[in-house]
Amino acid sequence: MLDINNLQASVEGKSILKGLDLHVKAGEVHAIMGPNGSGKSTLAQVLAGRDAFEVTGGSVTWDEHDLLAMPIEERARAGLFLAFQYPVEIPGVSNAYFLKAAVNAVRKHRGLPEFDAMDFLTRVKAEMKAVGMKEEFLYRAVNEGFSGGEKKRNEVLQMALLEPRLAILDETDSGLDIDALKVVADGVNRLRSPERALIVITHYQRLLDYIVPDQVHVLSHGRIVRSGGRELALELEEKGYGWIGDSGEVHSAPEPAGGAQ
Ligand SMILES: Nc1ncnc2c1ncn2[C@@H]1O[C@H](COP(=O)(O)OP(=O)(O)OP(=O)(O)O)[C@@H](O)[C@H]1O
Repeated sequence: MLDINNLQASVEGKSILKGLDLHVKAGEVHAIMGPNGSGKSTLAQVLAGRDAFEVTGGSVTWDEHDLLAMPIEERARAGLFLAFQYPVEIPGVSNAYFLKAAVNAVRKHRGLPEFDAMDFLTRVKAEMKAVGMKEEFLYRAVNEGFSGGEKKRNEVLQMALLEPRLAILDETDSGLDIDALKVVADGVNRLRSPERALIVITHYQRLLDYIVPDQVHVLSHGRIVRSGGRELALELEEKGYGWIGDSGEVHSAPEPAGGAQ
């Protein structure tokens, strides 16, 4: 579904992504881990189409389309969703208005009838219950004055309502208490389906106790340097990142039995 080949991107003239390869099939959940500043959020923003980042090389194919050639709003309408690391506040725009407009734009693109006010309220209230949000949040301005955890729940609410084909969660678990962490994980798990792919950027293997990924990748200095299963996250938790070199080589491999020097 998503094929990223040799992706290179820079911001303010600084090269961040330096030949990144990633292949995600429909139905899969991939976790991306990696040291601070390695380029995880940059990857998410480049896929979402934020223009602060300049793509300087490589290709991204999404459902046989050239993703990089698609304008940002077309990516969103076609079902790409990014849950922000730092969700933005939109003063003066109520959460209800924003969510209804976003959901209906996507439904229209999919050839589905738009929700009227009643249908939308029924739907949104059910999803809010699932993510543990009180109804009053519908009538507040988007994210304005929300606590860190409330903002992240609101991201999961948006994701659930928009039913994306490709969802990217950029550290949606950071700063969450254990109940909110489970809400995020439940939100992801409820979305798992054969037509959908999810990319979860996280620093904490604990999240992966609840969302069991098909693959775990380590992003370092702008490239995926190691990939593996769930056990890779456990290994990272135990050893940190220092043992993986820039080309994915293992720096301090255990000595072979017999101890040859
Ligand atoms: N607008 C910008 N201007 C200058 N440098 C930037 C900008 N945005 C990102 N960078 C730099 O790009 C590099 C990669 O940042 P990015 O946010 O992608 O890392 P990350 O892997 O998500 O890190 P973290 O785990 O800390 O969230 C960092 O060195 C960061 O300072």
